[in-house]
Amino acid sequence: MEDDMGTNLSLNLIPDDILSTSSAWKKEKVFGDRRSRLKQRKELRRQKEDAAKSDSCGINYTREKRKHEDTSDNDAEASVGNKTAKTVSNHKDGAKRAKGIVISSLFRKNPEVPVISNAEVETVQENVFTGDTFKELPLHQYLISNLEEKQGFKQLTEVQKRTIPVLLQGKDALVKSQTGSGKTLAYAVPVVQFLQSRKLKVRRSDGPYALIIVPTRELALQSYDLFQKLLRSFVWIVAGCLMGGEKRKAEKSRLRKGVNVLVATPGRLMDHINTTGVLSLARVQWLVIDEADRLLELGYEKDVAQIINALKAQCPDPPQTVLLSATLSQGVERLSSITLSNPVHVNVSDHSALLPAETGTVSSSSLSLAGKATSDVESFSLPSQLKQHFLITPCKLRLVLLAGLILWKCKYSKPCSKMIVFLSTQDSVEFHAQLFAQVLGCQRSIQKKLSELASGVEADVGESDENDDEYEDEKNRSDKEGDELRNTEKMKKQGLQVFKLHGDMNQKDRSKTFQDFTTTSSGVLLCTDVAARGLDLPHVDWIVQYTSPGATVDYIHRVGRTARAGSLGHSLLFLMPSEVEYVAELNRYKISLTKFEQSSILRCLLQNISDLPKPTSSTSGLQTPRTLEEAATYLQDRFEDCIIDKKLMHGLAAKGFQSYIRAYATYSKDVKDIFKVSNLHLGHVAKSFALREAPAQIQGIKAKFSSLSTVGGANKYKRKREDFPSKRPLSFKQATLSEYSSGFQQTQVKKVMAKPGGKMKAKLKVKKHTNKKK
Ligand SMILES: Nc1ncnc2c1ncn2[C@@H]1O[C@H](COP(=O)(O)OP(=O)(O)OP(=O)(O)O)[C@@H](O)[C@H]1O
Repeated sequence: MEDDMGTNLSLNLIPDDILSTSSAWKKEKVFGDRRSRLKQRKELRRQKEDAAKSDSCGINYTREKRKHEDTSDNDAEASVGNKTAKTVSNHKDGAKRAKGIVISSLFRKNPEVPVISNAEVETVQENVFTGDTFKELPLHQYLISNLEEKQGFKQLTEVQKRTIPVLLQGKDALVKSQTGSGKTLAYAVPVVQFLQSRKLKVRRSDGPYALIIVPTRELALQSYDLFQKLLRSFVWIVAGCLMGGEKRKAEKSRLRKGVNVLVATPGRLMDHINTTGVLSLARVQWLVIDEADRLLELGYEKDVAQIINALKAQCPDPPQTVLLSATLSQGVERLSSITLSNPVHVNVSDHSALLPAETGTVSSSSLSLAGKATSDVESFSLPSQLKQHFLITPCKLRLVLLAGLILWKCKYSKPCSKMIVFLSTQDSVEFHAQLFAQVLGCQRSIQKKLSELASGVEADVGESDENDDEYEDEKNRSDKEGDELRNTEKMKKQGLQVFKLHGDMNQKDRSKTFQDFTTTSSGVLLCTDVAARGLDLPHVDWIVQYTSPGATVDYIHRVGRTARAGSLGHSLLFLMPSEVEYVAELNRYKISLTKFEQSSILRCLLQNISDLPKPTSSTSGLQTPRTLEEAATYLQDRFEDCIIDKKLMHGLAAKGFQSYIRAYATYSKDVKDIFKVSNLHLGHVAKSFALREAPAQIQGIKAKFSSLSTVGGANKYKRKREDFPSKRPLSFKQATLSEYSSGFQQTQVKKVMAKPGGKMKAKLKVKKHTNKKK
């Protein structure tokens, strides 16, 4: 390694085999002189002649009217898989190339989009509602009136109808039912019923009677919130929440006062068991493990085992235990064997009656009753009112199509939708959130004002960019309009609301995003898989998987954030031509998707093109798009304008680009053949991050960014350890920022200092506990 912070680091973090072929990348510079405008006019003429031509994606398009059209072929040479890269000839201005800036056409040199037929897939169906009411259950009348009148739950869902009576009888249960089917209430109602009906009235100082363990902080807050609502009629019973990111001291004092229903993430709970003497588990009579398979995937198995040991040591009688998830993995077998005694298996997609296990432990055959189909491939049930789509698009067009879809659904549709977009890494979320907020969001000054109002601190949009005169002018203008802008609601109506959520945000910001996105009526949440499980965000209309999840269980949980409790929902999976096999892979699990046409997104974009920011004089280009391709190019130009000359945005784009590639290299072996990193065309990936630089030069941007980190407003983005590793061996977490492969998984990292005096190489052996099919 040449330099710990230096120029070669980004190379080190991207697998060598990828970079080796990208060195042939050719360079070009943007120039906006008269000659280019003449060329552009000439292009316009040529375009008319080519009007009938259609592109590889099936869209009728005319030749692109970009001022640098003839420079566009260079990107072909960054192909990773295709090692037959050619050198670019015929370029008229070698000096400009040397600057390393490339503007490539969105519609040229794209791989062909394979035609795939929609397979007829017989899906697994589950009923959501039953027609039965809570009145039919032996529950306290206050609890019933709370559920029916205050919460508005008129009918029992299928999983509630099957689970609540079992739990009221004091049995252990292993529960599997589709996302959004009401599993939380299925365990919360019996716990509350049990606690309020105790002959010896529960006292706060008794400490916990019920432990609820969940994998994420948001889910902990959500379950805690539900218990608080249910306990309103029984005010002597107190619920509490423990989770990472909160102050331990405050939690300790809450525990000292007494908490009867304790909702916790496993790490933090174990922490308190070890360090908070006042926390006694002696009275615990309920243990609920929600999203059991995710807890195991995240590597919490040890914590959960320790909690169970602590319970064994402190409780005279083993607590009644419930394990729940929409998907139950093989790992749950181990967990259930140590936690459940004579469990009842509630599998809602299995239409046979409830099946008690034959023995106290759960054998693999009995586990199959709880989740595994009898065939060697598991099948999953998804809400029937969920419409699932996939979009096959060349890599270069991904950014524009994502933005176009967000605008279409969250801004131009009436009523506007709420959308969640899943991305693979935290850096990618950071970049896209900033980019969309700046280019598509509220007027930037409004966005800034909004976030100031929301957080009470200076917002960071464009903050440190000394070149952003336009922004400063706009800010000054709008500051003068002060009074009007202070009306938050009015401001919100003026633009697209962009939210972000990932595991590297502090707890305050995470909770705030969660709250804001819960209450907003429209907008887009960009997030990592931290939001994929269990979260019940109301009225989400669209789930977009901008990067594929890989494991089918993750696909299930992501799309499960919409179409909840019988409501309608849509999902869209972005795939590149090399990834189309993934549709067949999902079909194998009885998941059926229909094709979505990119032309419909571009059409909406073209219709609303006047709403997009105009090119500035310094970035002159296509002025009035008239075709779908021109509209796409126009928007891509606005994104690239937003990156170029702006160090902060450059840095975010470069980090997003690098982390995307690193995350791409970590797909599990089950789908590795589909998501091959060697299929990635680095030049096209760079384009999808609005970068004009050649991939090999993106490290340069990163170096600039690192120097920025100590200056003024850019402090917020100061270096993270994983981005600038020292000579210490890379941990898995350092080597990949993917939330999806978050480092909690059992992973072997083999680090070698490769060539003497050369680069540091991280060889990852990623062993994923994902959906094993065979
Ligand atoms: N009986 C009911 N009638 C109407 N709505 C209900 C009922 N029970 C639960 N809900 C609502 O359904 C939504 C989903 O519930 P919940 O979050 O418990 O689902 P889940 O099965 O745990 O989903 P996931 O597997 O994604 O965690 C919530 O908004 C909840 O308020």
